[in-house]
Amino acid sequence: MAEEAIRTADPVRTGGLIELDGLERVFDVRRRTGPLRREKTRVRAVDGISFTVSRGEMVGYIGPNGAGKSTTVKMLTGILTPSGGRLRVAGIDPSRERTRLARRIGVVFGQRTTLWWDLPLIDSYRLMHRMYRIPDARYRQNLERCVELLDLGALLDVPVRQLSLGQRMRGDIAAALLHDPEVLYLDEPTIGLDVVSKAKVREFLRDLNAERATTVLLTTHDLTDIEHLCNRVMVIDHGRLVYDGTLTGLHAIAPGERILVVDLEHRLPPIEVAGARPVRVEGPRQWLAFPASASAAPIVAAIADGYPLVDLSVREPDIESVIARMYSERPAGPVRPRGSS
Ligand SMILES: Nc1ncnc2c1ncn2[C@@H]1O[C@H](COP(=O)(O)OP(=O)(O)OP(=O)(O)O)[C@@H](O)[C@H]1O
Repeated sequence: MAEEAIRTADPVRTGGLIELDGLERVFDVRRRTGPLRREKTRVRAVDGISFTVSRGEMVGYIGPNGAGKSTTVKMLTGILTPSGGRLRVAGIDPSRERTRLARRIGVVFGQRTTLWWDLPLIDSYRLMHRMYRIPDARYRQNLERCVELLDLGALLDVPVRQLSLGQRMRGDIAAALLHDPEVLYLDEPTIGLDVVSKAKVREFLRDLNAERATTVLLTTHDLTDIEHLCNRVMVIDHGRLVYDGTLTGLHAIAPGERILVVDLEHRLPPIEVAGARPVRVEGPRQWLAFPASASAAPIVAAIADGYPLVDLSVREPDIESVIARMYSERPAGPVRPRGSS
C-alpha cells in the first residue's frame, strides 16, 4: 500500500526537497572520571550523513538508541546547528532561516505535545491559525479535513490534558498539518497507541501522502510503521548511514533464517530432517529454522514423508530480527547506497 501511495505522489515530485551532504554534529561532553576529575570528550552524534529525499517520498529513518536520529531531525528543523556539512530543506538552510522554514514543515514528537495543555483542543488550533498566519479559508478547510479523518469532532472542546494518548496524538498530527507543510517529520507517532489508533494514524498518513504528496520522514522504533508506510528506509548507527534502500532490500542484505511452522497429529520429539534445525516445540506444533536463501520444498517433503503432518506454513524473517542483526554485524560504511536519491 505504501508503494501505491508513493506512486500516486510521483507526478508532483520535483527533485530533492531534503538534501544532506556530509552532515555532522559533534557534542563536547564533560564526563566525571574521578572525585575531582572531569574529562572532555567529543561525541560525533551525526558523522557525515548524506542523502536526498524527493518531494512526495515517505522515508523511514531508523536506528538503535543513541544512533543520531533525533540530532538529525533537530538539524533538519533548525533547532540545532550542524558542526559541518551542508543541509537544505525546501531550499532553505534550517538553522539560518528557522522561522521561514517553520511555515514549510510540520513536526510531531510522539513523546511531547505542541498543544496547549490546559486549553481545549480547538483553542490550540485557533492559536496556530494566528501564529502561522494561515489564510482563513485554508485553515477552515484543513481543520475540517483533519477533524473528519482523524475523528476529532467530539474532542475539540476537551482540554488537552484530559485527552488519552491516542487522542492527543491525533490532535498533534492535525496541529502539524493546519498550515499545509510540504515536509512532515514524525518522531514515534504511534508510540503507546493501541492497535486501532495505530491503524487510524497510519491510514491517515498514507492518504495524506497520496493526496497531497506531503514528504514524510518517519523516525520510529515500531518497524510495523515502516512496513505500512515507507517504501524506502534509512538505517543509521553511530551517526553514520549504514543502509539506504527498500525494505525488501534489507532482508536481502541481512539474510536470516526462515521458519517452518509444522502442525503434527500429536506431540512428538523435535523433528529431525536435513537442512533445518528445530527451534521450538509446543504440543503438536513445532518450529524449524532453515536458511532464508534455501528452498523449503525438500524440507517439507522430508517432513511429510516421515511425520504425521497436519498443516505447515513458512514464515519470513521478521524485519525486527533482520535489523537487530544489521546492528550487531555492522559494516564499516553504507551498505548499497542509493546514490543521489
Ligand atoms: N545535547 C547533547 N549533548 C551531548 N550529547 C548529546 C546531545 N544530544 C545528543 N547527544 C548524544 O548524541 C548521540 C545521538 O543522540 P540522539 O538523541 O540523536 O540519538 P537517537 O538515535 O535519537 O536515540 P533514541 O532512539 O534513543 O532517541 C548520543 O550519544 C547522545 O548521547
